[in-house]
Amino acid sequence: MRLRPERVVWRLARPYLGRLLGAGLLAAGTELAGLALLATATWLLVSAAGRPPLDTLTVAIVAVRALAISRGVLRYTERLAGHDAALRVVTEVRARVFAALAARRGSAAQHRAAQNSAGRHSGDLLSRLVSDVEAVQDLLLRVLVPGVAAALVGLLAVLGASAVEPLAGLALAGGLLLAGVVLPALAAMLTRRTAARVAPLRGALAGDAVDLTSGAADLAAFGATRAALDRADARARELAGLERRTAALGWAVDGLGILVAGATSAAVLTVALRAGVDGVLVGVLGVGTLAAVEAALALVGAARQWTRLRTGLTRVADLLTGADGGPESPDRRPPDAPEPTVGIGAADSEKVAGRWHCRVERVRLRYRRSGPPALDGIDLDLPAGSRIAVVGPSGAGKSSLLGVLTGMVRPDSGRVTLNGVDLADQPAERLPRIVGGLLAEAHVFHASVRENLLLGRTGATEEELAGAAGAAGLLDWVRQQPAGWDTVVGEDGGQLSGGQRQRLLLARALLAAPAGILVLDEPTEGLDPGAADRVLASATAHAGPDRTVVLVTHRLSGLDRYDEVIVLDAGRIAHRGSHAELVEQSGWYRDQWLRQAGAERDHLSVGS
Ligand SMILES: Nc1ncnc2c1ncn2[C@@H]1O[C@H](COP(=O)(O)OP(=O)(O)OP(=O)(O)O)[C@@H](O)[C@H]1O
Repeated sequence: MRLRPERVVWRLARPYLGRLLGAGLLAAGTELAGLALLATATWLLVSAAGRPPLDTLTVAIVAVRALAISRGVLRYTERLAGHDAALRVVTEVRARVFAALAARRGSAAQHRAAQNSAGRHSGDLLSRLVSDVEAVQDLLLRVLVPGVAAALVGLLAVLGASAVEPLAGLALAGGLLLAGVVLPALAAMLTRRTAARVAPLRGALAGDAVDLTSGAADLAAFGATRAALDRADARARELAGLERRTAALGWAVDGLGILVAGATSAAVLTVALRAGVDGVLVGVLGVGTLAAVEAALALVGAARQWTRLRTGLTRVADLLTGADGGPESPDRRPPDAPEPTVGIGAADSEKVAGRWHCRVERVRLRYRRSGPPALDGIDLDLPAGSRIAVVGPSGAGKSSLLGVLTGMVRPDSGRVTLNGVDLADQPAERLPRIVGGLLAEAHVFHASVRENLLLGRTGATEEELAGAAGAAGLLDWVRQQPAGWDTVVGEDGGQLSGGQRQRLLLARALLAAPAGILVLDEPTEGLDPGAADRVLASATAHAGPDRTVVLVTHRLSGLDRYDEVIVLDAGRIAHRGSHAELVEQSGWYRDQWLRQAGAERDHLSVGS
């Protein structure tokens, strides 16, 4: 059964009710001291003109001092008592929340499925719960205690005013009802309405920011940057508009509050004057009314706070009462979970047809003027449909070469031509259709599998989607997921294993495969040797006969199917030839090949 979150907090707070009530009374005392201070000071100012007896004046002056001091002391003790009570309740809630979480650790698989569907990390879940528990503290200190204080002050102020003139008490009661009930209800309604839209928008915008920065290279590679920026812009504009409207409505409610205070004071004064109340007392009534309504207006802020806290409170209450059904069921997405951020309509429509002959001519690249060259005079000839593997030790320049080939990195000298035309002269939006693929440090977007795959080709059919996922070895996993293609993969694929993440990236590159040259930077990284061989073979086959494939890899198995293997070392081509030729020559390739073959034999013998 689902209980209202406030009832759950109430039950937990019951043992500390005495302390909370004490804090409420102290808060009321503070407000009353403030009210009495104003009333006494007003009396003093107004009656001083009539030269009252000195002892009366002295009493009033002492009262003003005493009230001013007691107001500060009361405020201090109220804060101490309130925090003491609230922190005791929070300690209790926190212990119970962690106990409830610990009790659920058993169903790890379920958790994973739930997290997949909800699009959250367990770390997110935990940090969110920590702040949710703090909502309990805010509920007690910023809603309950001021609420008790405002009710008490209001009641006593009405009684006081009624004692002077019953009709003035009635006018004050009316004003207090408006300030302490109607306006807070209005503020809560407006806050609820906008909070429901602002929270998911803010979450989605944060996702956009991560994707636009971490995924900048991928967006550029797939020609989707403009579309992604436009989406983020539109979202930011919507959020700004919404926040502007919320702020304007908030000011309007606050303005109404001031209007109510003034109108109530005017009404009380009119009634008192008509009833012939003594002039000094009329002044005291007027100022006292302003102070009492102001205390009631504190409830407008409390109502806003309460509305904002409700989502967190509901989560805590659901966890404690088990109303969330344990780890969330797969089809539930939290109301404020960011919307998937991809679906970025890249310009996939323009297909660049034809066969592309690529040449790399005397390319040199240096990242820092004083540093060593990353590429040092590279020459390559890549006829359409050729299969080239680039290998070499770490830092040899392999990824830099792919960067130059895809136009991401501009060489210091030399050039890359595509069918004889300098790559630099290709229109930026056309280049990704000719050359591209899987680059190093590719970004997985916080979106569904489908949206991640469609990044480079929004118009792909289900068969094409399945074809690319199949070639990357991802299809079986997708079919096993309860949400299938709509499974959300988390921030940068945080809810995928390393292998699944890599297969997803490869599938995306294959689906968006450009017409001319498909570059694959370590496509099988993180896969076990058997899977790596299968995936590499199917991915290469998927490219078809007309497309050139340039593969960067540390793993040398399977390169016998490649036309040429380029061995880079310190930015230069150290060796080149077929796999068979290179294993015959002494050098890095042969050593590496023997080492890897030996390691795999050992691996197999240990495994068998
Ligand atoms: N953005 C960069 N800024 C400065 N230096 C860079 C940058 N990228 C690469 N380098 C340097 O250029 C050289 C070649 O790097 P590159 O990443 O191309 O090598 P790699 O063969 O792909 O290495 P690995 O196999 O480790 O990925 C390295 O010395 C590297 O430190």
